[in-house]
Amino acid sequence: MSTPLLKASGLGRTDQGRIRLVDFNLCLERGEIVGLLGVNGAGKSTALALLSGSLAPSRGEVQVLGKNLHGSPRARRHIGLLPERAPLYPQLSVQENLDFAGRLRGLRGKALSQARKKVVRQLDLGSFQHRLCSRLSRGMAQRTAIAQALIHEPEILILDEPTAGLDPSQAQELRDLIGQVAPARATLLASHILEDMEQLCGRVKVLNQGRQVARQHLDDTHSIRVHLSRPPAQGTDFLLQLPGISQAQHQGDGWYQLALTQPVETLAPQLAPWGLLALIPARYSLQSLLTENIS
Ligand SMILES: Nc1ncnc2c1ncn2[C@@H]1O[C@H](COP(=O)(O)OP(=O)(O)OP(=O)(O)O)[C@@H](O)[C@H]1O
Repeated sequence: MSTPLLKASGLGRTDQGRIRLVDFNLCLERGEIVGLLGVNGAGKSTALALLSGSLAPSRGEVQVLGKNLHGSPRARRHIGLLPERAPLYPQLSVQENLDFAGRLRGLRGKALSQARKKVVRQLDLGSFQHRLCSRLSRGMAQRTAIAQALIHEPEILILDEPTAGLDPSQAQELRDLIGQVAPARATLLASHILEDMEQLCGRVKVLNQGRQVARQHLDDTHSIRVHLSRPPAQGTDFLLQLPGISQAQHQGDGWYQLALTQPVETLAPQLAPWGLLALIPARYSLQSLLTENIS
């Protein structure tokens, strides 16, 4: 198996006896977008600060491309961070802010102008690049801040609440742009906005009071709905006894929603004797995951 781009093991942070995060584990591969979901104070920002190297852990370790993040300053070069508050200088233009971020990352001269042009194109900032940041809408400011995080072409992109405070159309535009830059790298996204998770993330981890309380694959290959004409029993135990089904929910009239841990092809023959009428991909409901795990 290849080395994950980002790996956290047993990560924790305690301040003045107060737990901010405990025993957090994560493995992030290229092309993946993983979501951290939780209410205010759940520990999302603490997790991102530890994973980006801006906060030292009290326990555990973060590895970036196999190197310990906190023991190797070079490992931080592989990370691009959008913090909760966009780090823009209001009296500088978009272009000047991008150049400043690029210089901090060691870019100079032609390499810097090429890198800036690339992120301006990627984040669709062309018509705004000479505008002062104090005059940007919140959506444009967030785009500029993501461009700053990407200017050195990091392998890992970490985004803290990227769509918070945006109106619905600005939030959608930003999600579309994040979706376009994500395939080349590994992305970690913290948010309490379910649409961010549902549209962008392949899987999510739910945090509550500093602990991971649930995790869930969201992509279609891991969640399906099946329609059975002859279920052998009431309830869902008969389904949970099959290998490869981790969760089952009866939705009425012979319809069941299933969470899978192995490919669907192996499941269909096992359901056939119970009168399998339909088997369709389904997005997992995050709302029910939250309701079940956060009181
Ligand atoms: N600098 C700090 N020192 C001590 N405790 C802190 C500090 N920052 C946050 N905390 C506490 O750590 C816990 C987790 O906070 P964190 O900001 O990581 O949560 P969050 O999920 O990002 O919430 P929000 O969405 O409100 O930012 C909370 O109880 C918070 O009060």
